[in-house]
Amino acid sequence: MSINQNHLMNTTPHIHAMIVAAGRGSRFGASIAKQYTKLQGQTLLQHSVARLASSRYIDQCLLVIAKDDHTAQTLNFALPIEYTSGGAERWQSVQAGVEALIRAGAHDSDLVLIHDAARPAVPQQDIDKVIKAALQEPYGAILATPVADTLKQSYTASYKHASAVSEAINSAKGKQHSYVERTLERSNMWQAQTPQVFRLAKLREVLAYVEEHDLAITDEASAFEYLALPIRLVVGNRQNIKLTYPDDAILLTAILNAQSQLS
Ligand SMILES: Nc1ccn([C@@H]2O[C@H](COP(=O)(O)OP(=O)(O)OP(=O)(O)O)[C@@H](O)[C@H]2O)c(=O)n1
Ligand SMILES: C[C@](O)(CO)[C@H](O)COP(=O)(O)O
Repeated sequence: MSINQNHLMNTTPHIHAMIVAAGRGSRFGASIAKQYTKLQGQTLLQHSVARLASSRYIDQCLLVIAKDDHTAQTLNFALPIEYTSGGAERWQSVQAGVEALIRAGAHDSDLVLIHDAARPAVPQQDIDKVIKAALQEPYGAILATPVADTLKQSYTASYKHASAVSEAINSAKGKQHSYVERTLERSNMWQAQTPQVFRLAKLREVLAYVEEHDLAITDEASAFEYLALPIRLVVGNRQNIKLTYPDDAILLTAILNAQSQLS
């Protein structure tokens, strides 16, 4: 049965959850991989698994970890776990995960849910929302938030103003700075989050396209964009931030504390 037939017949495909945790966290800059940073007594990876466990659609999880990871398998998780090794780029880790799911018997029309280990505060309602949306779509759906701030495009230049008088301006001469080029229309701009949920066979196909054409992508929805395949945007929660830079830890700690007081 083709993906579209399955979609039209409204049968319920199996949902395979995958967490990608094979990155290093270079922008975060800690001595350990950032997914093993502890907040509220648990690593980000454990928090992320626990969030997926809170969804009634998910009963096990594939963890994609670095080849030299000796930490994941020493931890306790809220779901039964399978492991596979990731690649150098995020999409290659997802590709390795997809191949592991296929080896384990996943079907073409099943859904694959991909979540970042580094997004431990995703609300359970949002996980369910994006799964429900993907179930109604031929290719998939992702969580995202509409851009909230005024969006500037920049150019880089050195300061060359000939008639500069003040010392401050003189001292800026010759240095490279960013300047405002223009303000972008933001009404149709979104910030992508995870989970991202796709039909397995199509995901495998678009990742093969990325590989073949040597494309650089930062999320799986981008791979579908290259082939003009529509992916639905589902409005997510701004609490679902990713630990990327050191100061994200302050925000994430506050979010996890607030969420645990509410639950
Ligand atoms: N080769 C990679 C790169 C990233 N990831 C995972 O993808 C998620 C989101 O990526 P990002 O924040 O970019 O993580 P890192 O690549 O670890 O961070 P950085 O780019 O700062 O090095 C993380 O959970 C990370 O572990 C992965 O599984 N395999
Ligand atoms: C997948 C992702 O988390 C969506 O926001 C993101 O694209 C990961 O990579 P990035 O380089 O941090 O944007």
